[in-house]
Amino acid sequence: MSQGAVIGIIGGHGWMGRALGLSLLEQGIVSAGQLVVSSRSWSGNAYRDWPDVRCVKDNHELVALADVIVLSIRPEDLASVDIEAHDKLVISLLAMASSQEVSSKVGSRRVVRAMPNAAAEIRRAYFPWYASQQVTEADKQLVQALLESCGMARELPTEGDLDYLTALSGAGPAYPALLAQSMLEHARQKGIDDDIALEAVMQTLVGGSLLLEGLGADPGEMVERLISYDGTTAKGLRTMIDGGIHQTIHRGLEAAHRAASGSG
Ligand SMILES: NC(=O)C1=CN([C@@H]2O[C@H](COP(=O)(O)OP(=O)(O)OC[C@H]3O[C@@H](n4cnc5c(N)ncnc54)[C@H](O)[C@@H]3O)[C@@H](O)[C@H]2O)C=CC1
Ligand SMILES: O=C(O)[C@@H]1CCC=N1
Repeated sequence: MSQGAVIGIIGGHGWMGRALGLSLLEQGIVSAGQLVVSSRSWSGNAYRDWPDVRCVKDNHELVALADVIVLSIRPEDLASVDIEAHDKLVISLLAMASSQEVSSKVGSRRVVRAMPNAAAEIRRAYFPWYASQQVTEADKQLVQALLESCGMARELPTEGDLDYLTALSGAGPAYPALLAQSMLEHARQKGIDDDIALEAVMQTLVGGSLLLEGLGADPGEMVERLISYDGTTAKGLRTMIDGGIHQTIHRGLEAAHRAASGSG
């Protein structure tokens, strides 16, 4: 699947790096011998069940061993990465760093920018990616195979689209978490036992999401259907809509998009 390429993940013990590394191994996309990970400081070894994974401290060693380099560090740590990738394929998972910036920092014009989300941990990420001009068709096939180990991967036509999706899907798992937090707070205020409140919120949000996925239709259709039902749900929905929930969500997405585009 990975055409025998050695994959090196800089930051491979971090949240996203570990999710990608373990997904690749668990699904047999790469063998343990094909994976090298580096970290500045690691607490516990996420790869303890895979003794043939090479864990290094020195990114120069990783670059020498790897055919494909994945950058999975925080954007503020990009300045500390002192490597020369010699035009090897580089996949950057960084928000707020353009392919041009990554390219000049790591010494490669074969740069792909990809945007995971927190659901990569359970292999349910939406993982869009954008390839710079020097990325070949064979590179693209490899990138798609690597990223879809974490969920659903999709090539995008422009880098601007990737900046937008950073705000929408990259940050996205935080939005249902916010909704859950708010619902839970309200249930507790109404005197519902903590355990029951949590169980009700989780089962409802997970069940509702699975239902939407199964319907595969415009989510607006479900909202409209429940508004026309004209029962208790309609009362709740109308009050939220009239209170400006759409505008609030759109403002939040705008703010995240501005940050992702480097203008926030
Ligand atoms: N966590 C998330 O939900 C998402 C994160 N991202 C992007 O993924 C990237 C990684 O984020 P996380 O995994 O959440 O961060 P993290 O902080 O969990 O992991 C980063 C890892 O990089 C290591 N590191 C830092 N500098 C290093 C260096 N010079 N050499 C080797 N290792 C180094 C750190 O020790 C740490 O283990 C970020 O750029 C972020 O924008 C994108 C979408 C979602
Ligand atoms: O919050 C962040 O900057 C990263 C990128 C998108 C999700 N997490």
